[in-house]
Amino acid sequence: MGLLINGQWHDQWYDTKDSGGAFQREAAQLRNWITADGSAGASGNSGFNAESGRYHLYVSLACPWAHRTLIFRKLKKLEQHISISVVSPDMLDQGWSFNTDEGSSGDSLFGYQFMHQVYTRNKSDYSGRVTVPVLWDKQQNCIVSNESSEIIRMFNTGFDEITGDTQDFFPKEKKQNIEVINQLVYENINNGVYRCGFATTQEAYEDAYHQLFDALDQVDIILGNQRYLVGEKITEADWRLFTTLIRFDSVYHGHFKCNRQRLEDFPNLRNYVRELYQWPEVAETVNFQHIKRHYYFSHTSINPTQIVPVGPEIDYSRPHTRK
Ligand SMILES: N[C@@H](CCC(=O)N[C@@H](CS)C(=O)NCC(=O)O)C(=O)O
Repeated sequence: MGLLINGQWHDQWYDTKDSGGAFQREAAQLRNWITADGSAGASGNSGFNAESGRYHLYVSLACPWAHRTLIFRKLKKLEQHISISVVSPDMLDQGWSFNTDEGSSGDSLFGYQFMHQVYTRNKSDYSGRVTVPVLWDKQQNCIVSNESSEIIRMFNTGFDEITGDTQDFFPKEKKQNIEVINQLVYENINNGVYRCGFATTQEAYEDAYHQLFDALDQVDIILGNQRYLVGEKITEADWRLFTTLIRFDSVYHGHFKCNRQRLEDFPNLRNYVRELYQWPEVAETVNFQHIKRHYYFSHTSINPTQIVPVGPEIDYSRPHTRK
């Protein structure tokens, strides 16, 4: 675990000294957008036209943020148009690596050993955390984006003319409702589990814990009244929640001390997570081996023995009651 400072790798854990023990996630810095005609998106430069074979996605199968992009790549029929490299689940003193003995696919673009080399190829004096996912442009030889919430929106519509797939997970008429629910889910659930797990004071942990379970209670109630988070159709808000829920009982409940109850104990969420898991092809994007290994083996300040628990045994493919 570490970061780049002026292009040099430094092995260091998150610093929570200035925030009373609370974990604060650094904002992603690389924010260009792929668009159908190459015009500039909501931020960054123009010139990133949607083209088959031009872009490469670096992901971890363990990471909930990268998982969103894998789901959108799959659902939006982009697999044959956007290639990928998968990092090893072990994120140790050099950060994310491409060690094929440890479950990485290897870096199929450059043959690098470490993800930080991709960041310094993009900018030799880069300073910041080396996170996944990363979307790379093979033509301009640079990073398009390292922000998953924006990558999934590019995938949602940017390539529609190439794939012919026009499913829309961020429909115009629902934008506002989606943003409201995203905010609740991001702060308290997606990032909330990390705020529990990476807190370094009792108070910061307890704050995050209560916010997390209050928000889970809220979404459980919403899902008792309607099929999906913003109505009767699935949207990006559901996929953004799903990648945290599917990791909850295997990792966050134990490793991050999010243990008021298991996800399996919520009447609606337990069925909802199964429905999304069983969505055509989505189960192929879920890899529990990478998920468990990454968290329990990499976060040695939380789990110094690096022992990866054997359980829990949960069958996400058993029938759900959603209709
Ligand atoms: N805002 C980013 C966050 C990505 C992120 O934090 N990824 C984690 C993996 S789950 C990571 O790479 N962490 C490495 C680090 O913080 O040094 C996104 O959503 O794309």
